[in-house]
Amino acid sequence: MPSDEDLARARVRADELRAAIAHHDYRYHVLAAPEISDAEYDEVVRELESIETTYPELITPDSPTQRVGAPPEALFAPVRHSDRLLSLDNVFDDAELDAWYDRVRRALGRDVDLVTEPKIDGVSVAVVYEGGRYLRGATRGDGTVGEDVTQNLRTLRALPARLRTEDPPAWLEVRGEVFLPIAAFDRINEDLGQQGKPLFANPRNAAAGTLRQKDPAVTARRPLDIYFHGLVRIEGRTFATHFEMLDYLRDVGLRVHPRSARTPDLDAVKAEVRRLAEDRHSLPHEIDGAVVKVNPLAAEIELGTTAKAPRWAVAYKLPAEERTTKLLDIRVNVGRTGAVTPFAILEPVRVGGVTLQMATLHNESEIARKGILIGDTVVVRRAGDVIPEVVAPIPSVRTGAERPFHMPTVCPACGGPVVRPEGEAVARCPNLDCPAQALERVVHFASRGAMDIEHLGYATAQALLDRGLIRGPSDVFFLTEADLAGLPGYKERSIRNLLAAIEAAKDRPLDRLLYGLGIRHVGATAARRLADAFGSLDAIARASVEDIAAVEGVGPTIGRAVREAFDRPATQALVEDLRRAGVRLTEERKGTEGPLSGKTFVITGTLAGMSREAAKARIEALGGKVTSSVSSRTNYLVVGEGPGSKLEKAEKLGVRILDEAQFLELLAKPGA
Ligand SMILES: NC(=O)c1ccc[n+]([C@@H]2O[C@H](COP(=O)([O-])OP(=O)(O)OC[C@H]3O[C@@H](n4cnc5c(N)ncnc54)[C@H](O)[C@@H]3O)[C@@H](O)[C@H]2O)c1
Ligand SMILES: [Zn+2]
Repeated sequence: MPSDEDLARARVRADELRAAIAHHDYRYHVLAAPEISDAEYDEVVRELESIETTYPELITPDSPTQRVGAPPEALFAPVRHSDRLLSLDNVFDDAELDAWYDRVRRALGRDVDLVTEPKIDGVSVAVVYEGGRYLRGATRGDGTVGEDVTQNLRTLRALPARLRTEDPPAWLEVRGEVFLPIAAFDRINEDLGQQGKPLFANPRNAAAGTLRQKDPAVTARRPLDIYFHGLVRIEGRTFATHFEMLDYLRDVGLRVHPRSARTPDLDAVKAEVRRLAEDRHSLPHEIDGAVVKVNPLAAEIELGTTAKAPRWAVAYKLPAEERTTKLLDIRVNVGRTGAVTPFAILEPVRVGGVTLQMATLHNESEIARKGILIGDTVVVRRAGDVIPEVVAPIPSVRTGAERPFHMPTVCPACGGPVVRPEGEAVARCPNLDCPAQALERVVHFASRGAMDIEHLGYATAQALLDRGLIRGPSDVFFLTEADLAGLPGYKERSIRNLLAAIEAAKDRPLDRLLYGLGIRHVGATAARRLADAFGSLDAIARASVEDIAAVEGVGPTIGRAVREAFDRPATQALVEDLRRAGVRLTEERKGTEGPLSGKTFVITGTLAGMSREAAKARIEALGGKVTSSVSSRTNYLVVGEGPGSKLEKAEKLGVRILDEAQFLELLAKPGA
């Protein structure tokens, strides 16, 4: 039994939470400038909900758990919706979804089929067509009364002025979600930053801010878009199911999200939610989950609504990708080309399943453009594989103790001066012997897209540099077993693996070697073009700026950078080292004569001891050929862990099959 004292404490806390929620609702719904992330806001609401569950006597009719959104501003004329526009209840995992469906089934006394739609992270609106003509559009507001945004909505190309039908309903009021494509959001924030204005925290806030512009001309310049997903009221027509209604909307020219799917049962719903989660970052707009709705409209009516949300639908929220946290400090990192790039040290924060402590800030101008100060509360974002970034500061919660960032004037790695050439965004340490650059150069040289030396990552490269075993990329080829024996964590097997990987790297294609040298402006594509055009590293090293710039798809910037690089004695010494080490410096790949000449290999599955690239290089170095599909001309199929259908095919064709051990044996004694 909770005591009176507990109750009193709960009341105080509930009041605190309600005040906080009211504040955040205003910042979010009215100003479109939230101070906390949605996930943090949801946590505050959940705390209040749990107090109200324990102490139902504390529930008030105006509690944020009982109502929708926020009342409209006086800025726009009020519009009363034909029916209440509700919010949605949330579930966060399969178990909570199961519990929701259980309640639905118990209330109905039967199973129902469902519809699963992307939950577009945008702004809810209701749009009215009277006699087939666009009459008005309004925001959701508090669900009963919204704001008249008719003029601004008119600027949306996706919103037709007339319905495409001979027989329009006298009244059609539909719910839609207005959103900004992510690309447009990035552009808008870039513009705002350039003008020194505060940035939007995310595309949703940008859409809200844009939709509620007083000047429709501003709205028109920003490509707002809309999808329709629900009915408020229609006259003279009924539908049997939600899906049928969506089809109707589509027919009369109102866009419905193409990913709206019929999902006959809960398993199908879960599969669809997984697919949406996987595709989350390939959609042009943000989604924050899926919305699951019962399909038969009779069931919808039977289930009804609570004060805040329908019982016949639920939002399945995906993990949040944004959080707010404190930016504790800004430090700099020196890259392989000497670029000095700032990054943020964050108060640790969980985003997308990992704890973030750092995020990229790109360059000094970007910090200025975003208006970020050290000590700011900032929105950080980590989406999929993308490097975590600081999206925007939240100026409204500054304390006055924040201070601007200044690029250091000396390199933190070598103590030399940092320079920022006029007109360039990036500051650099021009010292070619700078240890930070050496580390980045070696790691880049060994990276996948370059020489692909497995096992040679940051930790190993740093250890080798620290011990003076290498000073740059080419030294790697002269490492011996004895050198590696002293490295922390290196045992017999790992030493062998690393040496084998280094050996294999000697035969990489010329473009990968060139790319691996890390010459400014020479990315993988430019390297490919130069390798094709010149055929050898020596020819490239001799070429004039004009010769290089004349190559298709390569310009004078690359020409100058390449010339400059090969004019440096350090680069020339590096090339000589590579030659001495026996690294291939020419394009020629075919025609290597060797004990495996005339033999064709196919590799399937994952090899434990080497990458596929490494295996291929070893075979080619011995004169063999590697192809991607098994045919009657294939001599050997090399089979690693988890082979595909190739194994079956090879067996059928009687191709010789080698496991990894047999393959290594063949490489060691190819003549036998
Ligand atoms: N950061 C903050 O300070 C702050 C403040 C207030 C609210 N919020 C956020 O807003 C949310 C509450 O807003 P809400 O009431 O709009 O709830 P909601 O965004 O969680 O879900 C309801 C909304 O989803 C939208 N929606 C998108 N696709 C849909 C579809 N296919 N079918 C049906 N609806 C679809 C509708 O507009 C509907 O109104 C909170 O969860 C919180 O994350 C954040
Ligand atoms: Zn330096």
